[in-house]
Order: sequence, then C-alpha cells, then structure tokens
Amino acid sequence: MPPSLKCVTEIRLAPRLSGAPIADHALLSDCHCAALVTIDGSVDWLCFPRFDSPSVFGRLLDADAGHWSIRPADHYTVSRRYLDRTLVLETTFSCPAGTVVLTDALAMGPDNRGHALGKGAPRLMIRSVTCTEGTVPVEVSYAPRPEYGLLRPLLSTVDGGVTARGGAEWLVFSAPVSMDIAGSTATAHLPMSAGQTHYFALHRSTLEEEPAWIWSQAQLADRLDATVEAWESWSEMHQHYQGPWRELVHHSGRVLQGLTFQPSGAIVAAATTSLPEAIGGERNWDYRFSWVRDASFTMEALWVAACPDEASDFFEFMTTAAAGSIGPGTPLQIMFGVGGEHDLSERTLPHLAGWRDSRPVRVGNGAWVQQQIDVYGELLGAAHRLADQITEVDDETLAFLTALAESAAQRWREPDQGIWEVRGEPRHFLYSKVMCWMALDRAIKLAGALRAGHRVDAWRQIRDEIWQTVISEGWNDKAGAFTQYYGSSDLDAANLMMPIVGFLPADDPRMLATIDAIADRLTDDRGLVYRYSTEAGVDGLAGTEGAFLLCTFWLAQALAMAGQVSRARAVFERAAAYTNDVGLLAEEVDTESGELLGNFPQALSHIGLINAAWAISQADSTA
Ligand SMILES: OC[C@H]1O[C@H](O[C@H]2O[C@H](CO)[C@@H](O)[C@H](O)[C@H]2O)[C@H](O)[C@@H](O)[C@@H]1O
Repeated sequence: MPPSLKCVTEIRLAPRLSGAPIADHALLSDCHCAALVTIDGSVDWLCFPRFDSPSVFGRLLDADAGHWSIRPADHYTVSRRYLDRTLVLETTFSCPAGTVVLTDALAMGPDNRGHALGKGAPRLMIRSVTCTEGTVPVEVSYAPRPEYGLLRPLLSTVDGGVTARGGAEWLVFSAPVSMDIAGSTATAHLPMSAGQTHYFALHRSTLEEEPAWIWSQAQLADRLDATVEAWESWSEMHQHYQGPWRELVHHSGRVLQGLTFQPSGAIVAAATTSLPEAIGGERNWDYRFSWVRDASFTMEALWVAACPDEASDFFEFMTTAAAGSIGPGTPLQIMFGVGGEHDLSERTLPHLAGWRDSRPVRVGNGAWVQQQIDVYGELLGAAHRLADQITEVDDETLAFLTALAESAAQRWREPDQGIWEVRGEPRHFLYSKVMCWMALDRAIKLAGALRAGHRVDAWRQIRDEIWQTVISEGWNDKAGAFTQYYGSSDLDAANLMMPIVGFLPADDPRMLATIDAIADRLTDDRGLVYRYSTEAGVDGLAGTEGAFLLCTFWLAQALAMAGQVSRARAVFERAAAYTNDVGLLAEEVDTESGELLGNFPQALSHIGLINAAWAISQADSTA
C-alpha cells in the first residue's frame, strides 16, 4: 500500500522512558518557536520564544530537564493525528472506563498584514483536554526547567494557576483546577466525566517585556479556535499540489512553514539540537539556525505554494543578514541565526545527559565559520525559481544577487568543506563546483532582472569552464561514476543533484552510471541511501551514521527524471514509509533498527519528499 498520512494509529504504551523514540514526537509551531509532544501527552521540548532560545522543557535531552504532561492516570491506548490542514495536534486516550482527547497548539498571533500565520505570536502554548466518553482520571505534571534544565524555578500558586520565577524567565501557567506544588513541580489529579473540557496554558515573558498573565477558559478556547483557523487558511491559500501522495506533500509543506521564523523570513533546518546521527555517538548538532542552503531548498520546495510576501521576506532576510559581508575577499557566511545573527559559536552543555546518552549536547554550530562555496548556487537557484514571486526587489537585493554570481565566478576553484560540512580538511568537492556552475547559469538567466547584461559573456565563459572541469576531474573510471571530490573514487549522493539542477541530463550515460552506482553501492540493506561512506574518514568525525532520507528522495527524483518511474516510485515509497504516525521525518534512519535518527523534524527530509513526489508526478504526466 502506498504510504500516506497514517494519521490515526493504535499504540499500546510501554512504561514512560526518557529519550522516547524520536518517532514518538509530534511538532507544534507558532512560526516563531517549536515544541515536541510525545505520544503519551508530554511536552518534552519547548524553546520559548524563538526556535533557538534555551529550552523550558528539555526532557528530550535529559530526564531532569523539564516536561509538561497531561495524560490519564489509568491504563490506556492512544492514537493521534493533526487536525485537518493544521499543525494542531489531537491525541486520543482510550481507557477502560472512558476516552479523553487532548488538543495541543502553539497559539498563532494576530496578524496586521492579512496573513493567515502572523508575524507576532503571543508566546502561548494551549492544551485542552476533553472527556468524550465515560469517566477518566487525568494527571497533570508541570515541571518547567528554564535554560536547558539548568534552573529549578520558584513556583507559587496564584488565582487561576501557577507562576514560575527563576533566571530571566517569567512563566505563567493557567490551570482550571488548583495545582499541588512540590519543589519546582506542580501536579494535579482531575477526575473527568463525559462532556467536560479543561484548558491549560503556558504564557511566557521576560523582565523587560509586558508580564505574562493568567488566561481565562473562554480566552483560551477562542485562541485555540483562531489557531486552527489560521493554519486552515494558510493551507487553503498555499497548497495546490494535486499529484500522487498529495496528503503527505501538503503536510510536508506545513512542516516547512512551521520551521519558518515569520518575523524575519528565516527558515530553520530542524526544531531540535543534538538528536544524534548514531546513538551514543558524537555526531550531535544544533539545527535551529537558518542555513543558506537548507533555507534556499525550502523556498524552492514551496515554490508552487510560495506567496509573494514569503518569497520577498526570505530574500530580504538573506540580503539583510549578509549585508556588508559579501564582496571581494569576503565570502558569504553559510548560516545565520533566525534574527540574522552571525556569531553562532558552538558550545557543549555538560549538565545534559543527551538523548539516550548521546553526548555532547551542543548549542550553536561550528559550521558557521566554514567555507562552503555551494551556497551561491542554491540561493541563485531559489531566486530563479521564485523570480515571478519576488515582488519587492530593491536595489540592495539586486546587488546582493549579482554579488553571489561574482563570488561563484571568483571562488569556484577553491577547496571547501562541501555540502556535508565536513570537519576534515577542505577538498575540491564536486557538488560545490556544480553549485558554482548553477550560480552562473541562473545568473545568466536572470541577467535582465539583475540589470547585469554586460556580465553575461564573462559569466557564460566561466560557467562553461566549470562544466568542462567537473566532467574531466569529477569522473572516476575505477568507480565508474562521478565521485565525491577531484581524484576520489568514493561515491557521494550529492552528485544526484547533477541532473536535478540541469548540469547533465538524467539519461546521460555517465549520469545513469552514477545513479546506478549510488543505488547499488551507497545504500543500506533496506535500500536507503547514505550521503557518503563514513569509512573513508573524509568528514573528520568518529563513528558511522544512519542512512540519509534526503539522499534517498534525491535518488527517487533522479530516477524519475531518467524516465525510470517505477523504480522511482519504489524508492520514494521506501523512504516515505519512515514518516511517523503524524507524517514527520527526522534526518536519518538507523541502518540496524530502522528507527528515525538525527534532528527532528528535519526540513531537508521533507524538502526531498516534496521534490521527489513532484518529479514523479511530472514523469507520470509526460509518460
Ligand atoms: O556532518 C557534519 C556536519 O553535520 C551537520 O550538517 C548537516 O546539517 C546541515 C543542516 O541541515 C546541512 O546543511 C548539512 O548539509 C548537513 O551535513 C552540522 O550542522 C555540521 O556542523 C557538521 O559539521
């Protein structure tokens, strides 16, 4: 059966573990920050008020780093889904004596530009619990632990809830029943019977902001309804894809929107930090930043859906974030904070045990100082794809886009860390050269809009020189394929992008040989694709990792473009089968166990899913 959103799945629960399987989590987003809720009703990850803020609930990374759970005190089975066309989560607990339904959302803010998902969010998480049948005793446990679990705040009861003070945070918890406080944890036990609904909420402010407050039950009901409507209306406006796996594609679009930081137009790579690429290993990174590459791919994946405002916001963000830092001798920084910050220095948090003891837990990302010359191609690729939708192109943006092309022209011969951000020595990675080719190819196509007609001849000459060099230096007879870097005989799944960006036709014999080599020799026993072989040691890191979902979707896309549609479908379905019960993908899949691995949900995986489905729908329609 083809994979689709498996929305409602019956699960009989084992006892609660810390480090719950990654697939057990569901995403909430208000397009400013994100939360993860486990299948047994616990908020185990919440970073307020931005994606990259320190967590208030961090049980994902350590049993004592904070949580907020609402679940039956009785034995239960559970099923869950997102409400249709939203990122509002509904979890249904079925107990011997009755049923309760939990509805969770990060509240959307009012919008002053007529947008469905606004630029302001009230920094409010809402949870409603309704008994729909019989009688069910419900337990609530609220254990805020700000600053990644470092603080145990002072809790006090107030009329209508509990306040928490500690460090810079001011947290107000609205509750319809009185809470018992023991240390820094508040609990309640509420017997519920059919027809009853209770709303709980967490509101956050800091000392310099307007204080957070207790919300009434009616206010919370209204806010929850408004949030559902905001998502429905965004989906209505943006989701027009009608091809195969429609539900999964639309849902992936919402996940990408949920990873967008509305105030600036930045897009984060994932909602989490330090979910490992191998259990117990050191490959644990903070993804709550806006990579030029990942964000450009996201804009492209959403191009059918993108609104003029969103495309313009994104390019304005990139132009502003990079302002003054691109030009002769100043390479474009490869990633930024969601507010445009440059310094993303990496550090470890030694007080956290890590997900299933995968240490270190890192915040910040050392890749911010790396040289990665692919970024010019990805940004200009997105600009070209979205050219019709970028309405507010000011002179600064035009100059910025032109500077990208000039940088690619000047720097394409330099070695770099490549798309995979290797921490080993810089090399002449093929993918980076192909992206420099793409930068110039797209700049030539955009030359009129860029008012750069006088540069076309020079750009064309360099573009063609890059093409010739990649063809001669990048092919390896021993491997019978294009390989990872000049002179290497190792495969790299990033070379599947060569046909995708139009560098070579997918049915060119060299490309077909590369696609087959990757499908045969760079896959695990399940047929999922690794990004490269870690045995070669090129990435400078210890240990191995799982198969990479984006790369598996690239294989499906390249096969579809080569006209091998039934193979493409099989590969697509193999990868899409790893969506969890609410349609979410992490970065990787554990080769041994088949568990999701790595940060979650990961934009690149959902981008791959959308693009591969699209390519297969195109191949179907031309067959
Ligand atoms: O493999 C080591 C590198 O792993 C991370 O990079 C990966 O995630 C990025 C964000 O999605 C993506 O752009 C990149 O292609 C991936 O390889 C990590 O961010 C790096 O610091 C690390 O060196």
